[in-house]
Amino acid sequence: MVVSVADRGPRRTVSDDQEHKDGGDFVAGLAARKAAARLLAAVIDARTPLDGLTDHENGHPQYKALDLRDRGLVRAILVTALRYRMTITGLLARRLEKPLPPNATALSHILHVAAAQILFLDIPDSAAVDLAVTHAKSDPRTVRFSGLVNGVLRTLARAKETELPAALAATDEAPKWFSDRLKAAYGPEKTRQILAAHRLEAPVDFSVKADPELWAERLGGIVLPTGTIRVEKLANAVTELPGFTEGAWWVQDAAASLPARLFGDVRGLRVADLCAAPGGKTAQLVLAGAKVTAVDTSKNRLARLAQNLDRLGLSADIVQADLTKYEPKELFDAVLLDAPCSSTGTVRRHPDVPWTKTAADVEKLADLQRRLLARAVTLVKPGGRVVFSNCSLDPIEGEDLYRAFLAGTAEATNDPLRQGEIAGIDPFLTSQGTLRTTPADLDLGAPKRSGLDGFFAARMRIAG
Ligand SMILES: C[S@@+](CC[C@H](N)C(=O)[O-])C[C@H]1O[C@@H](n2cnc3c(N)ncnc32)[C@H](O)[C@@H]1O
Repeated sequence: MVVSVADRGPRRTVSDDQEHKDGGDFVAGLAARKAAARLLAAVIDARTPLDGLTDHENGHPQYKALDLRDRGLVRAILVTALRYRMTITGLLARRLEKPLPPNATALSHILHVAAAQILFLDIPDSAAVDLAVTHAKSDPRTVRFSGLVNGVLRTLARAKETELPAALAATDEAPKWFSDRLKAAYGPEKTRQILAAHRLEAPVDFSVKADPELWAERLGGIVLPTGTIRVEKLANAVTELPGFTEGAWWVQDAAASLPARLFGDVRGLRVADLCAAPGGKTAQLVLAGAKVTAVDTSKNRLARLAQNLDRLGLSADIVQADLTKYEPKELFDAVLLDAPCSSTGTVRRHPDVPWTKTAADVEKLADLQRRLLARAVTLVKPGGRVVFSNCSLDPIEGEDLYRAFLAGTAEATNDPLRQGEIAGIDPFLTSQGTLRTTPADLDLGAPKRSGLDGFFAARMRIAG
């Protein structure tokens, strides 16, 4: 199984990389590997989300110092190293006489960065090994292990054809806390399917302003029963695709497009999109004819929301506020709360999530969501509707939270979603009348084309 890194631009050669200066010597590709190991340390040791580290404006300085092709390479290495972390750990462990001491993290990250390239990326083994050895020699924490790095990685490269299939089969790649939570919620078989889906890169979904059939053809995709366009693998960067500049569509997982549709007809209604940034659901609500107030606490994320709406030629009132303190002048006809959550439904796109979050984080985020939901229901007129959603797979943040919330409030009642009410969502409706999707859902015949982000959504009616 080899993952192409060709989308980062033309394959570079050693001479291409002469611009990188490290420790006084020019070493091709070393800066990218050092950045990859540094960022892997931030993810694994400091539990920092990968998206923030690799943000082109606010990311890690070592990442931002790289050119665009090297940034693409670093992301490819990291996504792969995290997606297959357990397989890589197992194969490295076989080659070590004894486990690395817990404080040998720098060495461990160098080995993982190189192993991801050797096992899964189309990078010559010799380049991956040599760069790892040079890297180890350049760091006082690892210099004395450079021989070990060389030996371990060379034998790994030689044995990969024979050992990799069994090593992949021996693990589900999930840290124990995560597979335990999934098994408790979904049972062993569905958990197996979800974790198998997490090993694959997600297809790319687009919400379109109009004419899905036309845009499916132009983008080389298919139209899903929900109206979203799905492209299995992009040939170009999103910004280079037809329709980007004129704002004909935006990237949004098919499951993420469902919550905003649960209101039905919103034409002329005043709708608050609480926790709105970067604005995928705001765009849907505006397009559907609502007068939208987009609220979010994050200035940076609201700037992205404004940029996104601008490109799409859509407008909304944008308010930077902490929802717990937000006091609108007037109550809204409807409110969408797409709450901050553990994001365990997005592991296909964000394989760092199981490594940066813990079971305790899930509980904490559920608590925050409970408070935000309690606030959200107070912002709606009597008889109005609230949709609560998040991209977690965990019932603690979804089904359980919602059931307990309804039991503890007289202000809102469940407004169950009905079969046949909204195009394409019937397979995902629960007996409670809520919506649940997982990466194991939406089988389109080929695993790489199938799946949805994990989402929970529910609709409430405010007492009249
Ligand atoms: C899941 S994301 C929202 C995604 C967005 N609805 C979309 O579809 O593009 C959650 C958002 O909640 C925001 N947030 C977190 N805590 C908040 C709070 N107390 N008040 C308002 N927004 C908050 C975060 O900044 C983040 O943008």
